Amino acid sequence: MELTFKDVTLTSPTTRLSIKDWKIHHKESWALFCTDGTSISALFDNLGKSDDETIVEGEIDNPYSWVQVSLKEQQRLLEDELANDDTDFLDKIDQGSTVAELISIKGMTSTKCQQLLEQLDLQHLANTGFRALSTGESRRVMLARAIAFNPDGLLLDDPFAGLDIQHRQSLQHYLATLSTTMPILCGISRFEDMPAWVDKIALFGHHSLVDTFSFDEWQEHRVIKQLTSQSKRQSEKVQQLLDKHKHLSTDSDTIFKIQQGHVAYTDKIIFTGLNWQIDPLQHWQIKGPNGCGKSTLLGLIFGDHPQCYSNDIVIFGRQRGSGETIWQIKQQIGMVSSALHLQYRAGCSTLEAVISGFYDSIGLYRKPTKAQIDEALEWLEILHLSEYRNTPFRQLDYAQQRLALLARALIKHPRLLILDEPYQGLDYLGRMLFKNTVSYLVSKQLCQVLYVSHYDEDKILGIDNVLSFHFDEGLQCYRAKINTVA
Ligand SMILES: Nc1ncnc2c1ncn2[C@@H]1O[C@H](COP(=O)(O)OP(=O)(O)OP(=O)(O)O)[C@@H](O)[C@H]1O
Repeated sequence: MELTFKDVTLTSPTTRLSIKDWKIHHKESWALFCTDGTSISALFDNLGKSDDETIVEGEIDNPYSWVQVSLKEQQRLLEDELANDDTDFLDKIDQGSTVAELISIKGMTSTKCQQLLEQLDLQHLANTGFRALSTGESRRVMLARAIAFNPDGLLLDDPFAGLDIQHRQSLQHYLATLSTTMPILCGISRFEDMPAWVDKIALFGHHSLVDTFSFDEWQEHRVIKQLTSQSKRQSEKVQQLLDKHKHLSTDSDTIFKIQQGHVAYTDKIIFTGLNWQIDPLQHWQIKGPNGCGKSTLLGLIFGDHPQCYSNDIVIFGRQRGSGETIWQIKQQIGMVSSALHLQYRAGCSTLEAVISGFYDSIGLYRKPTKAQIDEALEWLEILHLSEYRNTPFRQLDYAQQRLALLARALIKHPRLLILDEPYQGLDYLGRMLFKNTVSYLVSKQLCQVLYVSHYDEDKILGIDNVLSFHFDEGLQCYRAKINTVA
């Protein structure tokens, strides 16, 4: 059996991909490396038969039944889960289908279900609702669910994004074994994630398949130089825009302070005894394994976590619960996170989504000023999204949405920029652009940055203060270690 492409062009409302000639031999596994905003989502949607909006020209001979694992599919599942939300009829918040329910596809034996839960380190979450899961936990559930469908082959779009180091390693081992039994096409955006178990590598750029390599040829990294100079040019434009509209904060209040911070749910404590503060001019990185409470802590700062009020918190110099509104807090914060991305389900245009950053709204419900529209248009131009200004935000490719959300976070020149695994779904150039932008904000002190990433290579010069969570066996929950630079 062979998957073949001959003179193929795939066109979706916001992406285009051409493949002149490509053969994937029986049980061969490939890594697909995308560079400059070229998206493989139309390819995966077509192979996985999960989209009818893509127009296909040319010949594709596809003898396999594939299942796709991608952030887009995760978004779709979340939407289905939200459509079935029964919170109004229950006396508690409906957290959605449990992990075990999502994996138990019709006809699956309970032994097979248990085996999958174990293989993907999900046993302890079997009865947790999908909407309560952390980013890394949800990604592992999506993979387990895909395997549960018993497909001929797997389409994985950036499967390592959002996983901590340990889970990335165990997933590499797991996929290495799986690749001996079925073909896997694996979208990769980082050199360090390049799996050693793939047979070949396909390089995509300029909206087409550019070249293919054996694993050894790829090791020479011949594309990296070209990519670096391209990303530098785009980053310089972003820096000019930031300079043009910059506001330097002169506020001397403590940004955030928590004393004896504690977050718990009915069946477990997440973290306890957290004493931490963010002083003016400080930038922080938050580290720790999947599920340790990083996003939860950011939720306490941003003000949308229900346990904000049971904690002793000072935010922007004011005691939480002393009459401030959540909007007063949000006004000073720019946020990019997977949770916000998933929540951004408004039916507005891309331009409106960027402008909504001025109002901290999901969608745009006020008439923007001309200056606001002009600044948003400048952002769209730099991010190569101008042609989609009137396209519904939800129709953009996932990576395009992520870049638009970065512009949304920065457009109001927040005092605090919270980045919770901000690179998820971005390709190499998108990530470099994002990273260079954050480095620039930090070096010029244009705002304070609070940053979560599982990758050492994402480290940004100038973000030297670190809060890291470690599991405390005695207390059976996480505790934080704080390291500040003098
Ligand atoms: N309502 C809830 N009930 C039970 N557990 C919950 C609930 N909401 C969140 N959790 C759990 O809290 C833990 C912390 O979640 P959080 O999203 O903060 O983790 P994280 O450190 O950001 O992880 P990741 O690296 O995967 O993004 C997770 O194990 C999650 O399953």
